[in-house]
Amino acid sequence: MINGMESVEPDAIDALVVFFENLSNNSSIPVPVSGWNHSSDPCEAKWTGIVCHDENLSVKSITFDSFNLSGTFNPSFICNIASLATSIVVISIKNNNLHADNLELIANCNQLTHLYVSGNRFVGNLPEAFSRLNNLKRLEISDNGFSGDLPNLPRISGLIEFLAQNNRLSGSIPEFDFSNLANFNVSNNNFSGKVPPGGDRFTPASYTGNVGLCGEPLPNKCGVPGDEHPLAAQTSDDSKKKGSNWTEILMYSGYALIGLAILLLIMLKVCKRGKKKKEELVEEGDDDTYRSKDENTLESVDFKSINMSKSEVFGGNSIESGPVSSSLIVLTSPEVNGLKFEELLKAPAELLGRGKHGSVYKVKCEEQGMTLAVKRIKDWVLPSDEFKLRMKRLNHVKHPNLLPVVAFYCSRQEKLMVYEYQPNGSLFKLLHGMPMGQTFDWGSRLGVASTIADALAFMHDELHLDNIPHGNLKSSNILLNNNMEACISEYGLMSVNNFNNSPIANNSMQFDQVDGFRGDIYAFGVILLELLTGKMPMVENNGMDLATWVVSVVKEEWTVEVFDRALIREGASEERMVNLLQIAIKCVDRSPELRLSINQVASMINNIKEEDERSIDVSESPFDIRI
Ligand SMILES: Nc1ncnc2c1ncn2[C@@H]1O[C@H](COP(=O)(O)OP(=O)(O)OP(=O)(O)O)[C@@H](O)[C@H]1O
Repeated sequence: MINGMESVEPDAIDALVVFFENLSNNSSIPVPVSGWNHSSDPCEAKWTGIVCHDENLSVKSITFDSFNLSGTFNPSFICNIASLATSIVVISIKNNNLHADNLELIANCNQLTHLYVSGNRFVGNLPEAFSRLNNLKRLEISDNGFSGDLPNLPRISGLIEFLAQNNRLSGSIPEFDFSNLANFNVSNNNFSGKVPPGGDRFTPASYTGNVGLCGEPLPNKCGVPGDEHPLAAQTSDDSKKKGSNWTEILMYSGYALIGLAILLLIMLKVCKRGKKKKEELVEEGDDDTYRSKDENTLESVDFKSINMSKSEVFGGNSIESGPVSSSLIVLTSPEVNGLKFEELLKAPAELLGRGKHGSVYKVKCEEQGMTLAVKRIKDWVLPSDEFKLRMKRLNHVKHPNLLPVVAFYCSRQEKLMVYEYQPNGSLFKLLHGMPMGQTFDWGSRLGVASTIADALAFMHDELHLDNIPHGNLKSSNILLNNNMEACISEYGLMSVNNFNNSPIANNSMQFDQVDGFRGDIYAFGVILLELLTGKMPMVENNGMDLATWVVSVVKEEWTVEVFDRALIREGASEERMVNLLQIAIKCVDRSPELRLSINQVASMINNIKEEDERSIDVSESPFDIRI
């Protein structure tokens, strides 16, 4: 007992020691492990891998990720001891070489909110007992050898993450409440049948590698002869036999009829559209203005003015290969190597949006099997040579949360940037365009804030001497990649003159002596305010922009008023929200020199995040966290 607080009971200490002996199997553990003996207290002596609840010194989490452990994970040792079973909320043993024993007894640890066992050698069925872990929020079982049907995991109503890729799981995917899930991946298994309703909220990457799976978002439709994978028919045979053949024949004939009707309708529409387009062309003449039809090609909608000979391709030249001619687009990504400019112009293109500094098109390049986003920059005043030098410099600075430019085109008339298309949209969309009933939880918002701060800090460090800030940082330029991780896009596209005209410059007032880096800090502060308030940056609040409004409310000591109601409802820590708000306010200070540096910002946010992770509240209702 210390300071009048309970310490861990002796039987729990004994159980933990045996649990660890089984995990380690006397293997050589690269990192020194302290504690894990019968003579010390896990909380007082701070055993490696153990975090305790502050209030009563009981074990809260056990973490042994990447410890090269090659023994057995046997939850019975800890989950059969009441004091441990009721206190442990996190078990993380990712990336070891562990086998599992008595896995079903994990159900006794029913306070678990986070269970991470990915990257081990677990085999056999995932026990039905997992579905009784009704406080679970995040479950990661990927990269193991699990097989057979999944248990009834959808009954865990608070689950926000399920990662099970790279196993041998089979049967159908259970009907999860996908609107609750933030992360979901069952790729590279043996699942079959139809993706359940709502599953198309995730990209095909969450489902690929399951030969028997069909339906949205996968390209192969269910029940369409020749489209469904032959193995799908085979694997679903057993269950089909159980049903009545007649019902199925009727059902499929129904599908076929509906399909035929839809096909006819589409054909009718296409004919009409073709006719209309012809009429429009006659009316409009052949000018070079933008025609923002939804589905088109770059050549037809946007780039007729590009002055370039057809022999000028952009596959063979690398940015490293010395001086480039003014009209060449230079590729830097092996995936799109060989793509010709001509092909890019002819590929189906769709206007994604038009910003202050240009338009972005989604372009499908069938041959490369890639979807690209092409940005045409408007009114770029930086001379072409300088633009190329900048692209060359940017090409050398890589960060996992920075979306790289895969190609660019630069002539006197045109500047085009080519990126990989990110199917999960932008942070702006996530914050301000969520369907009703879905929210973006505090932990995820904090995660995005720290990811972006870290990436921006890295970029500022790398590019300070080159004087290349982002220059146009905003939530629509933060894109979510396939793993739903935030990535900064369009870094360094703005020239100083463009930057002077940008909303950031206008809002931050003090840009006569432009310091783009401090402008980025201001812009990042606005993103933090969007995350905290859920409000759009330029939406007027009593005639004020977001930063001015927040500062004025906080001055009146109505701080709580600014927070997004969804965060309050979720029960996010007010203390940590206020801490983040204080950082944001220091970022949007009107005097650039009073703003924090990005390194300070990143480390402060990371502290808040760590504190938040440490304080996973056992009593938190599973219904509270939603994304
Ligand atoms: N690589 C990409 N993948 C998917 N969507 C993208 C990509 N790049 C941009 N977008 C989306 O395209 C839309 C238009 O982008 P654009 O950059 O023109 O708009 P903006 O950021 O509001 O304006 P600007 O950058 O000109 O100030 C935005 O919704 C943006 O999120």
